[in-house]
Amino acid sequence: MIHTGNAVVVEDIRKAYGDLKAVDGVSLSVAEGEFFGILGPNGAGKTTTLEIIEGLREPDSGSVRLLGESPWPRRVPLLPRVGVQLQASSFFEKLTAREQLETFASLYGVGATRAHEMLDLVGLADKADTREDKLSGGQRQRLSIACALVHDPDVVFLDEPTAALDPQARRNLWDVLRAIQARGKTIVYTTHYLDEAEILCDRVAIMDKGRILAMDRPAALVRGLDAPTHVILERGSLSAADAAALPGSGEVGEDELSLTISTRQPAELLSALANRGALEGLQVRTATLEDVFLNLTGREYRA
Ligand SMILES: Nc1ncnc2c1ncn2[C@@H]1O[C@H](COP(=O)(O)OP(=O)(O)OP(=O)(O)O)[C@@H](O)[C@H]1O
Repeated sequence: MIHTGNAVVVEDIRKAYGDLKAVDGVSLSVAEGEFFGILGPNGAGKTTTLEIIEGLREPDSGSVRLLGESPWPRRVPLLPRVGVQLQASSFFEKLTAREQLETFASLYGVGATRAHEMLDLVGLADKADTREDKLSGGQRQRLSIACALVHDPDVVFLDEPTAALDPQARRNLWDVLRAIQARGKTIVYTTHYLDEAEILCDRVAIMDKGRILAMDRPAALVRGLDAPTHVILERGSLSAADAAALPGSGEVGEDELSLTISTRQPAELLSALANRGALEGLQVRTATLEDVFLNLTGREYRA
Protein backbone atom coordinates (compact mmCIF):
# COMPACT_ATOMS: atom_id res chain seq x y z
CA MET A 1 0.00 0.00 0.00
CA ILE A 2 1.32 3.48 -0.81
CA HIS A 3 0.77 6.17 1.80
CA THR A 4 1.55 9.49 0.21
CA GLY A 5 2.52 12.15 2.69
CA ASN A 6 3.57 9.66 5.33
CA ALA A 7 7.26 9.22 6.08
CA VAL A 8 6.61 6.26 8.37
CA VAL A 9 3.79 3.74 8.47
CA VAL A 10 3.93 0.98 11.06
CA GLU A 11 1.30 -1.72 11.31
CA ASP A 12 0.98 -4.02 14.28
CA ILE A 13 4.66 -4.69 14.97
CA ARG A 14 5.65 -7.12 17.70
CA LYS A 15 8.95 -8.14 19.22
CA ALA A 16 9.44 -10.53 22.13
CA TYR A 17 12.62 -11.37 24.01
CA GLY A 18 11.79 -14.76 25.49
CA ASP A 19 8.63 -14.22 27.53
CA LEU A 20 9.00 -10.46 27.53
CA LYS A 21 6.83 -8.67 24.99
CA ALA A 22 9.04 -5.63 24.41
CA VAL A 23 6.80 -4.37 21.59
CA ASP A 24 3.30 -5.76 21.69
CA GLY A 25 1.28 -4.66 18.67
CA VAL A 26 2.32 -1.12 17.80
CA SER A 27 0.77 0.76 14.88
CA LEU A 28 1.50 4.36 14.02
CA SER A 29 2.18 6.70 11.14
CA VAL A 30 4.27 9.83 10.91
CA ALA A 31 3.55 12.50 8.31
CA GLU A 32 6.34 14.07 6.27
CA GLY A 33 7.70 17.10 8.13
CA GLU A 34 6.13 16.03 11.39
CA PHE A 35 7.94 16.07 14.75
CA PHE A 36 6.77 12.84 16.36
CA GLY A 37 7.63 11.71 19.88
CA ILE A 38 7.56 8.21 21.29
CA LEU A 39 7.21 8.64 25.04
CA GLY A 40 7.19 6.40 28.02
CA PRO A 41 9.07 5.25 31.09
CA ASN A 42 12.22 3.10 31.00
CA GLY A 43 11.58 -0.28 29.45
CA ALA A 44 8.35 0.82 27.72
CA GLY A 45 9.67 -0.44 24.38
CA LYS A 46 10.56 2.91 22.79
CA THR A 47 14.05 1.98 21.64
CA THR A 48 12.96 -1.38 20.26
CA THR A 49 10.14 0.30 18.33
CA LEU A 50 12.51 2.92 16.95
CA GLU A 51 15.11 0.33 15.95
CA ILE A 52 12.49 -1.72 14.10
CA ILE A 53 11.35 1.39 12.20
CA GLU A 54 14.95 2.28 11.37
CA GLY A 55 15.55 -1.22 10.02
CA LEU A 56 18.15 -2.05 12.68
CA ARG A 57 16.03 -4.80 14.18
CA GLU A 58 13.66 -7.31 12.63
CA PRO A 59 10.15 -7.47 14.11
CA ASP A 60 8.66 -10.88 14.90
CA SER A 61 5.60 -9.77 12.96
CA GLY A 62 3.93 -6.69 11.53
CA SER A 63 5.04 -4.32 8.79
CA VAL A 64 7.02 -1.12 8.48
CA ARG A 65 7.18 1.34 5.60
CA LEU A 66 9.87 3.95 5.79
CA LEU A 67 9.63 6.46 2.94
CA GLY A 68 7.49 3.91 1.14
CA GLU A 69 10.00 1.05 1.47
CA SER A 70 10.44 -1.82 3.86
CA PRO A 71 13.57 -1.04 5.92
CA TRP A 72 14.25 -4.71 6.69
CA PRO A 73 16.28 -6.45 5.36
CA ARG A 74 18.62 -3.48 4.98
CA ARG A 75 17.65 -1.44 1.94
CA VAL A 76 20.70 0.42 0.64
CA PRO A 77 18.81 3.08 -1.35
CA LEU A 78 17.08 4.14 1.87
CA LEU A 79 20.31 4.86 3.74
CA PRO A 80 21.08 8.29 2.26
CA ARG A 81 17.54 9.43 3.05
CA VAL A 82 17.58 8.41 6.70
CA GLY A 83 19.63 9.74 9.62
CA VAL A 84 20.01 7.73 12.79
CA GLN A 85 21.43 8.91 16.08
CA LEU A 86 21.97 5.97 18.37
CA GLN A 87 21.59 6.02 22.15
CA ALA A 88 25.21 4.92 22.65
CA SER A 89 26.81 7.15 20.08
CA SER A 90 30.00 5.86 18.62
CA PHE A 91 32.66 8.15 17.28
CA PHE A 92 35.95 7.49 15.56
CA GLU A 93 38.77 7.53 18.09
CA LYS A 94 40.88 10.61 18.72
CA LEU A 95 39.33 12.79 16.03
CA THR A 96 38.20 16.37 16.57
CA ALA A 97 34.55 17.36 16.19
CA ARG A 98 35.25 18.66 12.68
CA GLU A 99 37.14 15.51 11.67
CA GLN A 100 34.33 13.28 12.97
CA LEU A 101 31.85 15.10 10.81
CA GLU A 102 34.12 15.21 7.78
CA THR A 103 34.65 11.45 8.13
CA PHE A 104 30.90 10.77 8.30
CA ALA A 105 30.40 13.16 5.39
CA SER A 106 32.97 11.37 3.23
CA LEU A 107 31.35 7.99 3.99
CA TYR A 108 28.20 9.38 2.40
CA GLY A 109 30.09 11.10 -0.41
CA VAL A 110 29.19 14.53 0.97
CA GLY A 111 31.59 17.49 0.83
CA ALA A 112 33.30 19.07 3.85
CA THR A 113 31.27 22.28 3.54
CA ARG A 114 28.19 20.42 4.63
CA ALA A 115 30.10 19.08 7.65
CA HIS A 116 30.96 22.62 8.70
CA GLU A 117 27.36 23.75 8.23
CA MET A 118 26.23 21.00 10.59
CA LEU A 119 28.75 22.09 13.23
CA ASP A 120 27.16 25.54 13.01
CA LEU A 121 23.63 24.16 13.17
CA VAL A 122 24.30 22.29 16.39
CA GLY A 123 26.23 25.20 17.88
CA LEU A 124 29.63 23.50 17.92
CA ALA A 125 31.54 25.76 15.51
CA ASP A 126 33.78 26.95 18.34
CA LYS A 127 34.55 23.34 19.30
CA ALA A 128 35.49 22.28 15.77
CA ASP A 129 39.10 21.57 16.74
CA THR A 130 38.32 19.93 20.08
CA ARG A 131 38.79 16.19 20.30
CA GLU A 132 35.53 14.33 20.78
CA ASP A 133 36.68 12.83 24.12
CA LYS A 134 37.24 16.37 25.45
CA LEU A 135 33.65 17.48 24.77
CA SER A 136 30.98 17.71 27.48
CA GLY A 137 28.04 15.29 27.51
CA GLY A 138 25.77 17.83 25.86
CA GLN A 139 28.34 18.69 23.22
CA ARG A 140 28.80 15.00 22.41
CA GLN A 141 25.05 14.61 22.01
CA ARG A 142 24.98 17.55 19.63
CA LEU A 143 27.92 16.16 17.69
CA SER A 144 26.17 12.81 17.30
CA ILE A 145 23.06 14.60 16.02
CA ALA A 146 25.21 16.54 13.54
CA CYS A 147 26.66 13.19 12.36
CA ALA A 148 23.13 11.83 11.85
CA LEU A 149 22.30 14.89 9.73
CA VAL A 150 25.44 15.35 7.71
CA HIS A 151 24.13 13.63 4.57
CA ASP A 152 20.97 15.76 4.61
CA PRO A 153 18.47 12.94 5.25
CA ASP A 154 14.72 13.42 4.90
CA VAL A 155 13.89 11.53 8.08
CA VAL A 156 15.87 11.76 11.30
CA PHE A 157 15.61 9.27 14.17
CA LEU A 158 16.90 10.31 17.56
CA ASP A 159 16.92 8.01 20.57
CA GLU A 160 16.74 10.01 23.80
CA PRO A 161 18.89 12.86 22.48
CA THR A 162 18.24 14.94 25.58
CA ALA A 163 18.87 12.24 28.19
CA ALA A 164 21.48 12.99 30.84
CA LEU A 165 21.79 16.67 29.93
CA ASP A 166 21.60 19.55 32.35
CA PRO A 167 18.56 21.83 31.92
CA GLN A 168 20.46 24.47 29.94
CA ALA A 169 21.99 21.93 27.56
CA ARG A 170 18.55 20.37 27.09
CA ARG A 171 17.11 23.72 26.10
CA ASN A 172 19.95 24.37 23.68
CA LEU A 173 19.25 21.05 22.09
CA TRP A 174 15.56 21.91 21.74
CA ASP A 175 16.61 24.84 19.57
CA VAL A 176 18.67 22.47 17.44
CA LEU A 177 15.73 20.09 17.03
CA ARG A 178 13.42 22.96 16.10
CA ALA A 179 15.96 24.16 13.54
CA ILE A 180 16.06 20.68 12.01
CA GLN A 181 12.29 20.59 11.71
CA ALA A 182 12.31 24.09 10.19
CA ARG A 183 14.45 22.62 7.40
CA GLY A 184 11.50 20.41 6.50
CA LYS A 185 12.83 17.20 8.05
CA THR A 186 10.65 14.56 9.59
CA ILE A 187 11.80 13.88 13.16
CA VAL A 188 10.96 10.77 15.12
CA TYR A 189 12.43 10.79 18.59
CA THR A 190 12.12 9.01 21.88
CA THR A 191 12.19 10.66 25.27
CA HIS A 192 11.14 9.97 28.80
CA TYR A 193 10.64 13.68 29.44
CA LEU A 194 6.92 14.26 29.01
CA ASP A 195 7.21 18.02 29.62
CA GLU A 196 9.73 18.33 26.83
CA ALA A 197 7.63 16.34 24.37
CA GLU A 198 4.66 18.53 25.16
CA ILE A 199 6.66 21.55 24.04
CA LEU A 200 8.43 20.10 21.01
CA CYS A 201 6.24 17.49 19.37
CA ASP A 202 3.44 17.87 16.84
CA ARG A 203 2.17 14.49 17.94
CA VAL A 204 3.16 11.93 20.53
CA ALA A 205 2.56 8.25 21.19
CA ILE A 206 2.56 7.37 24.87
CA MET A 207 3.95 3.85 25.35
CA ASP A 208 3.91 1.58 28.34
CA LYS A 209 4.75 -2.12 28.51
CA GLY A 210 5.15 -2.50 24.76
CA ARG A 211 1.88 -0.87 23.79
CA ILE A 212 0.72 2.55 22.67
CA LEU A 213 -1.81 3.80 25.20
CA ALA A 214 -2.63 7.08 23.46
CA MET A 215 -1.53 8.96 20.37
CA ASP A 216 -2.43 12.52 19.42
CA ARG A 217 -1.30 16.13 19.63
CA PRO A 218 -0.14 16.82 23.20
CA ALA A 219 -2.72 19.58 23.66
CA ALA A 220 -5.50 17.28 22.47
CA LEU A 221 -4.46 14.55 24.91
CA VAL A 222 -4.43 17.02 27.78
CA ARG A 223 -7.76 18.55 26.75
CA GLY A 224 -9.25 15.07 26.47
CA LEU A 225 -8.66 14.61 30.19
CA ASP A 226 -11.18 17.29 30.93
CA ALA A 227 -9.27 18.04 34.11
CA PRO A 228 -9.89 21.15 36.22
CA THR A 229 -7.42 24.04 36.30
CA HIS A 230 -5.69 24.70 39.61
CA VAL A 231 -5.18 28.26 40.77
CA ILE A 232 -2.57 28.45 43.51
CA LEU A 233 -2.28 31.41 45.87
CA GLU A 234 0.14 32.17 48.66
CA ARG A 235 -1.28 30.99 51.96
CA GLY A 236 -2.85 33.81 53.94
CA SER A 237 -3.76 35.93 50.91
CA LEU A 238 -7.34 34.68 51.19
CA SER A 239 -9.18 32.45 53.65
CA ALA A 240 -10.34 29.05 52.46
CA ALA A 241 -13.95 30.04 53.11
CA ASP A 242 -13.62 33.26 51.07
CA ALA A 243 -11.92 31.31 48.29
CA ALA A 244 -14.73 28.74 48.19
CA ALA A 245 -17.31 31.51 47.86
CA LEU A 246 -15.69 33.10 44.78
CA PRO A 247 -17.47 32.76 41.43
CA GLY A 248 -16.02 29.84 39.47
CA SER A 249 -14.44 28.31 42.54
CA GLY A 250 -14.49 24.52 42.99
CA GLU A 251 -12.65 22.48 45.60
CA VAL A 252 -10.29 24.42 47.87
CA GLY A 253 -7.26 22.90 49.56
CA GLU A 254 -4.58 24.34 51.84
CA ASP A 255 -1.11 23.37 52.96
CA GLU A 256 1.58 25.30 54.89
CA LEU A 257 2.56 27.41 51.90
CA SER A 258 -0.37 27.68 49.57
CA LEU A 259 -4.06 27.70 48.98
CA THR A 260 -5.21 25.77 45.90
CA ILE A 261 -8.54 26.39 44.22
CA SER A 262 -9.65 23.99 41.52
CA THR A 263 -11.88 25.48 38.87
CA ARG A 264 -13.67 24.71 35.65
CA GLN A 265 -14.26 28.42 34.97
CA PRO A 266 -10.75 29.87 35.28
CA ALA A 267 -11.67 33.15 33.57
CA GLU A 268 -14.40 33.90 36.10
CA LEU A 269 -12.30 32.86 39.04
CA LEU A 270 -9.28 34.89 37.92
CA SER A 271 -11.33 38.00 37.35
CA ALA A 272 -12.90 37.62 40.83
CA LEU A 273 -9.40 37.28 42.28
CA ALA A 274 -8.25 40.34 40.34
CA ASN A 275 -11.17 42.35 41.74
CA ARG A 276 -10.03 41.43 45.23
CA GLY A 277 -6.44 42.36 44.44
CA ALA A 278 -5.39 38.78 45.20
CA LEU A 279 -3.22 38.07 42.15
CA GLU A 280 0.12 38.55 43.91
CA GLY A 281 2.28 35.40 43.58
CA LEU A 282 -0.54 33.55 41.85
CA GLN A 283 0.20 30.43 39.81
CA VAL A 284 -2.06 28.61 37.40
CA ARG A 285 -1.53 24.91 36.82
CA THR A 286 -3.29 23.10 34.02
CA ALA A 287 -3.12 19.37 33.36
CA THR A 288 0.01 18.01 31.65
CA LEU A 289 0.99 14.85 29.80
CA GLU A 290 1.99 13.43 33.19
CA ASP A 291 -1.66 13.65 34.21
CA VAL A 292 -2.57 11.95 30.93
CA PHE A 293 -0.16 9.12 31.81
CA LEU A 294 -1.60 8.83 35.31
CA ASN A 295 -5.09 8.72 33.89
CA LEU A 296 -4.14 6.02 31.35
CA THR A 297 -2.17 3.75 33.67
CA GLY A 298 -3.43 4.56 37.15
CA ARG A 299 0.14 5.18 38.27
CA GLU A 300 2.34 8.23 38.63
CA TYR A 301 4.77 8.80 35.81
CA ARG A 302 8.35 7.92 36.74
CA ALA A 303 10.93 8.41 34.05
N1 LIG B 1 18.28 -7.38 23.16
C1 LIG B 1 17.44 -7.55 24.18
N2 LIG B 1 17.34 -8.74 24.82
C2 LIG B 1 16.48 -8.93 25.82
N3 LIG B 1 15.65 -7.97 26.31
C3 LIG B 1 15.70 -6.78 25.72
C4 LIG B 1 16.60 -6.49 24.63
N4 LIG B 1 16.41 -5.20 24.25
C5 LIG B 1 15.45 -4.71 25.07
N5 LIG B 1 15.02 -5.64 25.94
C6 LIG B 1 13.96 -5.44 26.96
O1 LIG B 1 12.79 -5.03 26.29
C7 LIG B 1 12.09 -4.03 27.02
C8 LIG B 1 11.94 -2.78 26.19
O2 LIG B 1 13.23 -2.20 26.02
P1 LIG B 1 13.46 -0.84 25.23
O3 LIG B 1 14.92 -0.56 25.26
O4 LIG B 1 12.81 -0.91 23.92
O5 LIG B 1 12.69 0.19 26.16
P2 LIG B 1 12.81 1.75 26.23
O6 LIG B 1 11.41 2.24 26.37
O7 LIG B 1 13.60 2.27 25.12
O8 LIG B 1 13.57 1.95 27.59
P3 LIG B 1 14.82 2.90 27.90
O9 LIG B 1 14.26 4.26 28.04
O10 LIG B 1 15.30 2.32 29.19
O11 LIG B 1 15.79 2.72 26.78
C9 LIG B 1 12.89 -3.81 28.30
O12 LIG B 1 12.32 -4.56 29.33
C10 LIG B 1 14.27 -4.33 27.94
O13 LIG B 1 14.93 -4.83 29.09
